[in-house]
Amino acid sequence: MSQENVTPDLARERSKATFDVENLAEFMIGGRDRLKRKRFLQNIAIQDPFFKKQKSWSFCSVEEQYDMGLSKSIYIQKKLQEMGITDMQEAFYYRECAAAHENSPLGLHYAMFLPTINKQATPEQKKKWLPLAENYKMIGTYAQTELGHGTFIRGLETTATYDPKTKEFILDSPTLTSKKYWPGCLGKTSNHCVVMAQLYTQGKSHGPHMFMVQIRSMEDHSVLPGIEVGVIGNKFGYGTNDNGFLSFDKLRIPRENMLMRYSQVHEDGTYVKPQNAKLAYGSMVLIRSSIVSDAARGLAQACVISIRYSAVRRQTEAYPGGEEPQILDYQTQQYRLFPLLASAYSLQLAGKYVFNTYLEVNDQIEKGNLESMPELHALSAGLKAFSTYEASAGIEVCRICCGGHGYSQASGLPKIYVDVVPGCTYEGENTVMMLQTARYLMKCYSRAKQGQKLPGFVQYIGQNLNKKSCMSEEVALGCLVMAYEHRAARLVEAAAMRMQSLIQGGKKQHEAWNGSSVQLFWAAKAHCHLFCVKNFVDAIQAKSLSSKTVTVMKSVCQLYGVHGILENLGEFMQDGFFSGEQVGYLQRKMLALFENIRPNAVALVDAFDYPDMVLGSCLGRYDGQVYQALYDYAKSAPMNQTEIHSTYYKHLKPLINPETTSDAMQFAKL
Ligand SMILES: CCCCCCCCCCCCCCCCCC(=O)SCCNC(=O)CCNC(=O)[C@H](O)C(C)(C)COP(=O)(O)OP(=O)(O)OC[C@H]1O[C@@H](n2cnc3c(N)ncnc32)[C@H](O)[C@@H]1OP(=O)(O)O
Ligand SMILES: Cc1cc2nc3c(=O)[nH]c(=O)nc-3n(C[C@H](O)[C@H](O)[C@H](O)COP(=O)(O)OP(=O)(O)OC[C@H]3O[C@@H](n4cnc5c(N)ncnc54)[C@H](O)[C@@H]3O)c2cc1C
Repeated sequence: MSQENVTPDLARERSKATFDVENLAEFMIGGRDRLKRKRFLQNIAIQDPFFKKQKSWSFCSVEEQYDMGLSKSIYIQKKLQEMGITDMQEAFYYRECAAAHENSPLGLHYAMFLPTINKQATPEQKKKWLPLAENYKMIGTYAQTELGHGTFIRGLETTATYDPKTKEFILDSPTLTSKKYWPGCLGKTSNHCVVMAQLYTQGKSHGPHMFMVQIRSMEDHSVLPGIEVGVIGNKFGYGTNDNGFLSFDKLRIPRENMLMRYSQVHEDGTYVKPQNAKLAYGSMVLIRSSIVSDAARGLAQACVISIRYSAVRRQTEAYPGGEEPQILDYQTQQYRLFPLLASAYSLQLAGKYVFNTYLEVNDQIEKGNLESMPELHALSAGLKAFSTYEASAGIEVCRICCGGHGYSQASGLPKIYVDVVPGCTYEGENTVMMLQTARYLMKCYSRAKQGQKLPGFVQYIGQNLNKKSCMSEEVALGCLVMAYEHRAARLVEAAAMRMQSLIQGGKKQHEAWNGSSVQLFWAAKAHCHLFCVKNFVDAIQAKSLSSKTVTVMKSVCQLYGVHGILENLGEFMQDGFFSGEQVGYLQRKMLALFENIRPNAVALVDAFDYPDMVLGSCLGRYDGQVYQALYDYAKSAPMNQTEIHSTYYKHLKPLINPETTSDAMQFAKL
């Protein structure tokens, strides 16, 4: 990044760093070559006049955002083709920069539609659909959620009834609540979608299955007979995406349009069930595994913005007549920002782990070995929920830490927030996902009690709980991990005990589950937190990190662990695991870590390696010229392009000069 024009404050911050930013940046992305490649691809986007001439997203209406989103997405696809880029990760680097936090109206096409065809279709179906979908003749999405049901997939009401006479399925939306509602890219963009519908054949219901449905003409984009489709209207964010509704009026589609890799309906209507019914949920598992990194990136970018700004912003003379300190020197600012910085690192590392696990398990599934599906489901569901909660809450804190300017779209923070926060809901509402993880933990608990060996990341379950913490003034990483293991093991056991006592007291299984669900949620959250701490500790042992980088990252990792304990102290102390004295060690350590991390704070956010175009922020600029940028942003506002705004003639003039009148005054009978 260019050192030109960097403010003295940021230049000084960078010169104080005790480690090599490049070393950490390379580690986080997965090597020097990858970092170089990412920079190369992002620089192409940065230099491209097409992106330079785009109107600022924040000055666009929702309809303009969709228009711009589509135009950019198509341009991006063409450029990727032109550059011969087929690797998903490389495409992501380019997209991340070219349309940062502008959810693409083609996003579901490549994130879910193509992967669903790839994973759920037969070889013949792939041969037919993939070339069309890869060349954007078929543009598709994933239509599962309905007005009445999102979480409870088995409760979906859209039906697909097989008619052996014509060898067709009849798709129908029999009720208001059965209309598909929310799928991204559906309202105006897609001409096809994968529809999740209840399969009926030979008079029997077989649960939700996937069907390829054409909804618009591939010639003129007109809506096909038997289909009603549109957008759902404005949302909290996602203006660039045409989330839609869709319903079917006894629409007939060929038998071959059922995605039949794992389950089939023969011509005579005979149903062949899959090896495991949850194979049909595979596309959701893929996205859940990707969302962890996505949320982590959002939090990391918010930290870059807020920490750089805090190093430039000065406020309040420290003593009468004294210099106004950089706001980053206030301990309370560090207390809010540094744990989030640590969290951003931890979640990025967890995201890498879960995605790699997805790839490994997926490889096994391809070979017909489904053994690890439950672990992957528990890991991806829980971490998706944990990461999106942490990131969303953290981005908001970063915004607040920027004071008034944080509230402006110029900060870039609202754009990041509205892009990350729906991750708490889509791909499985977070509480529901945590409870899926808890369900798995309960099984592990009973297996542990029967003396069975558990997989690596749950081996702590069922351990002896009569231990005391080994924590000393030094706050060793091993003692931190032990504390998190103890807390998770205790909360898993407490939830299991609660379930057991409710059942023994006469409650039915489902009543006992609901009556224990708060504790189950606590247990799953503690489990995910433990995972993030342990994975962080393991990751910083990497050989590619220099000793100076390890020293700094050890502090960041310690802070992640210490802060997490202090924020959840009740759960760590309830059974006397920590003494009051040990809590004192942790509190002192946290404050010491703030001082430790302070000289490296800017370097630590630089190591995330986000160019200004990705951040889209006047406050988070690499050069720190925040005031000029804010002023330029204000001057570029469309409302500043005329001296007198049209509303003066409509509203103000009649108020100031009573000879004329306005609509509002007529209504008010003034
Ligand atoms: C590399 C670059 C990448 C670039 C891309 C990166 C981009 C990232 C960002 C992405 C942006 C994406 C845009 C937004 C997309 C949103 C799309 C959607 O929301 S789409 C809509 C998303 N909608 C949702 O997510 C809906 C959420 N709801 C659900 O998933 C389900 O209804 C359920 C899981 C809650 C229950 O399911 P139900 O059928 O009622 O099951 P039961 O309760 O009866 O449990 C039976 C047994 O099954 C087990 N099991 C369950 N699942 C799985 C699994 N997957 N596997 C294995 N096992 C599983 C379960 O554990 C249990 O085991 P056991 O205990 O018996 O042994
Ligand atoms: C931006 C965005 C994009 C989306 N894109 C798509 C898409 O492309 N395709 C698609 O099919 N869908 C999409 N969705 C829909 C999304 O997947 C669902 O909204 C999500 O799965 C949650 O389901 P729901 O809306 O039915 O929530 P609900 O289940 O109604 O949740 C409401 C509340 O009830 C609670 N709750 C529900 N069930 C339980 C339970 N069993 N135990 C405890 N608490 C429970 C939840 O915790 C939550 O607090 C999108 C949604 C959004 C916001």
